[in-house]
Amino acid sequence: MLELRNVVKTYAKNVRAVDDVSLNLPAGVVGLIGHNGAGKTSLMQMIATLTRPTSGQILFDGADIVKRPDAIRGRLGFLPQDFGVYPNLTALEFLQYFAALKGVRDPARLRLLLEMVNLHEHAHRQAAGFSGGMRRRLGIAQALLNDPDVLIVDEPTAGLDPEERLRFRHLLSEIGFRKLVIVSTHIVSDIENMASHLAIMNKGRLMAYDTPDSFVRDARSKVWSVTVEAQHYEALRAEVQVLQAQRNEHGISLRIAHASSPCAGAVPAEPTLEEALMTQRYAVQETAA
Ligand SMILES: Nc1ncnc2c1ncn2[C@@H]1O[C@H](COP(=O)(O)OP(=O)(O)OP(=O)(O)O)[C@@H](O)[C@H]1O
Repeated sequence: MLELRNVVKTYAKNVRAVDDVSLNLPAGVVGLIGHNGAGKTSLMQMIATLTRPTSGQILFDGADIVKRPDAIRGRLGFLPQDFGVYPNLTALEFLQYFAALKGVRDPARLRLLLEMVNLHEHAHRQAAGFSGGMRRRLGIAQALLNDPDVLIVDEPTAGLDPEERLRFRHLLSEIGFRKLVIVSTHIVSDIENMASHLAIMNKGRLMAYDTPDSFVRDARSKVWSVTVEAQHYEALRAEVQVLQAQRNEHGISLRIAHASSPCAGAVPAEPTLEEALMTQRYAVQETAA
């Protein structure tokens, strides 16, 4: 569906924000994961045809969208990180405004979208009184107006409370049953239960691309659990990558990333996805150093 070939984005002063990224994305939810500054937003903006790659190709259903942005624009929905709603407009007026801009003329579609994002009961309320989650959901409704085949969402849950996060994830997950949804985040739990694939970025480079299950499988036998006495903790921490440390009545309970047993008493543990990615990043940093 969407193919990136050797995509590079260089800004002034030779900042290489995206460095030779090649990816083939089928339908489903793809999590784009990386620290701040990894290049996620730069990559998404190029896919959304808001900026152009310095070099490389981006193909959508075979069409080169760098040369022909219109090949994707009508089939794209984009919710940027800093999307703002107009506070004086009601939810419905807001959608009507964007529908006019996008040439969507079906009033029934607006009602359907408000229902889909669970805002239909607030259709006639001004967005000024909306919570962060409600505004994000209105943003998604806007992005879905043209029934896009590709939905791009940058940092979807920034500023949302836990319940809103859950609801928002569920919504994106459902959309991903039929479409390509690209979600950028540095919070693994945002995409943990919905991503069909994960693309890991670091310093502009694509470090890995695989299914969540594969990441977890690869990390098996690299994550250990052990409880140590408090006085041994500092020395151990200097030698190994501690993923998690929690004091309990027996000492300090640790989860450790290590290629082999890190200390006496350590037993292999089933990695969580977050731990699996931490072991991956750790390995990446080790070889890069
Ligand atoms: N318009 C710009 N001009 C110059 N440098 C930029 C510009 N936009 C981004 N950068 C730089 O490019 C690199 C990648 O930034 P980008 O915003 O794409 O990363 P990100 O992974 O989305 O991070 P964040 O989560 O903080 O938005 C960073 O070093 C950033 O400072």
